[in-house]
Amino acid sequence: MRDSLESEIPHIKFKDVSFSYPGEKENLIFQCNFSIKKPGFWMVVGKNGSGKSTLLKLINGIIKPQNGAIDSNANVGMVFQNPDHQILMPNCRSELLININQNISQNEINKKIEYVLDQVGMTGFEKRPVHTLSGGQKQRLTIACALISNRNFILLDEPTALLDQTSQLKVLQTIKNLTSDHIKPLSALWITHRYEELTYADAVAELKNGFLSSWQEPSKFQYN
Ligand SMILES: Nc1ncnc2c1ncn2[C@@H]1O[C@H](COP(=O)(O)OP(=O)(O)OP(=O)(O)O)[C@@H](O)[C@H]1O
Repeated sequence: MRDSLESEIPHIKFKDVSFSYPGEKENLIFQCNFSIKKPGFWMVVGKNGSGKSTLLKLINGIIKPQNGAIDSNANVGMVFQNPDHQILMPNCRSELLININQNISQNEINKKIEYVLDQVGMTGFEKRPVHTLSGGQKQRLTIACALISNRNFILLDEPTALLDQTSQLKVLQTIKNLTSDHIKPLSALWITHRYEELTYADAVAELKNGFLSSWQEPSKFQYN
């Protein structure tokens, strides 16, 4: 099952990437260089409006840079701040089903559903109506959807912003477990404002003045 979820190590590389929205004179992202070459829990911080969500949109190809190049072999999935904006179906199974983009047998589908629910700590939730889930469970369901759709790189845009502390810690721990799996670790790029979340990261960088700082260990990172 693990092998069918991913077959090669994903990477992302920005080379002198610049981007501005139409009508804007100044580049929001300016000559930005960074790379993520191995699985792990990568976190980006930055002030409101610094371009963090824009950076994720560049990575997943929703928008294209005016200058520079983005090299990536990652199969990226997106987890948004508010799971209610992302979940479409009435229960966990049906939501997972619409995210399976392969032609596979019923038996394989059932195995995959069981596997991804287990990965996010929601074993036995298959038949649960979405409206009975807590905020943290909904957010973990969106992560399960990203996994079942064969993503090997998950982009998370402030996924704990609407959650209480208990749910926040569960979602953080879910990503920590998936990114530190010994056999098939996931790659995750997590945007946050919450300083206390940085301790979960393998590496942290700040987006400032259109540029991403170099990656640092959380214990050495200083937020300017
Ligand atoms: N589609 C768009 N067209 C024009 N301007 C945009 C568009 N999307 C975002 N912007 C502007 O780009 C700037 C950066 O937005 P972005 O959402 O990337 O920042 P952010 O760092 O994620 O902010 P926050 O922390 O508040 O979520 C903001 O000034 C925003 O108004």
